Amino acid sequence: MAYLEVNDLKVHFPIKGGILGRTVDHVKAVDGVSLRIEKGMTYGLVGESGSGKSTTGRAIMGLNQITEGNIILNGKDVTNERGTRETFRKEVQMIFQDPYSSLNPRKRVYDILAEPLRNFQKLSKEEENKRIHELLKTVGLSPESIHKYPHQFSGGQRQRIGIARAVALQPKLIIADEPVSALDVSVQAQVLNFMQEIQKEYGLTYIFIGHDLGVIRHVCDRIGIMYKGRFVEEGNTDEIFNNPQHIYTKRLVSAIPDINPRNRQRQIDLRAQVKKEYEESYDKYFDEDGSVYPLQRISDTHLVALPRRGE
Ligand SMILES: Nc1ncnc2c1ncn2[C@@H]1O[C@H](COP(=O)(O)OP(=O)(O)OP(=O)(O)O)[C@@H](O)[C@H]1O
Repeated sequence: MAYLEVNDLKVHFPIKGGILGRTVDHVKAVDGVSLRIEKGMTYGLVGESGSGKSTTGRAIMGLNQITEGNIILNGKDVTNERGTRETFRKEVQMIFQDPYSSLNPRKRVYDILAEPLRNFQKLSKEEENKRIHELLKTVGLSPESIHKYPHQFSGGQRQRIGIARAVALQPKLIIADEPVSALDVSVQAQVLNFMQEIQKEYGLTYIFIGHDLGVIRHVCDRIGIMYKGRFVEEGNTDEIFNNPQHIYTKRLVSAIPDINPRNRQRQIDLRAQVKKEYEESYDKYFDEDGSVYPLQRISDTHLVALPRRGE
């Protein structure tokens, strides 16, 4: 049994129009996403801006309403209790992209970290103080940090505070929505390594949302590539990076910068070749309205959105 199952998730946002503000149409932000996540693994949601990654994460977390589909956690259907039930809120936490706006600028670090504890655990003042110092130690910040405000820290340190807040209740699943995208490249590696350390220490499962394929390849065991609210391809990270099957995935993979300058020309050629292939075979990979086909299993661990034979 998988730790988390998402079955045919759909999140459609109404578009209001006309004088009376009636619903005139819907944005199909997520339109039929299914995935399975084993305990302790890191699952990546990848795709260009607007493809529906954040909405998928927010829907699992209970921050967006679900139009259709269900979410099973530990074998239990939690679709209707996400975001409300205490057990769910303790088990699943989120880390956000922007460590500048996700921390309340008017609160000191002590109160930022005390908030989840006060909401969900009845600790004495002494226990609370001890726990907050432990959390700071876990994320590598000094004890004096408790008196400071978020603006007195660097971006990387702020993200550590965000992570400390997320792990305060000892969750099992963390949905990390572009957790390093707002950070300098040099700081990104530190925060990623640190996230991997606490993953081991706490036995955490991650859903990692990102668009930087280099980062995704480094941290994820399995990935789902999103395009217009659906998966284009899904499978083990190495399998997809080494052997992408969908033309859209091939394009993404060929765009990853090769750090070795000697490979530069080869990469330019590859990109040109994939771009040509993309244009020539677009009709084979996309439906008439530009949407992708349902996923088909091509091996035990690899699914691709290709038209069924004969279509
Ligand atoms: N609350 C909302 N109301 C209406 N439309 C929304 C809402 N939230 C998201 N959308 C739309 O849903 C689509 C998917 O957005 P989403 O933020 O999930 O994409 P994303 O892949 O995470 O993009 P990014 O990388 O830019 O964050 C977009 O077209 C977006 O405009």
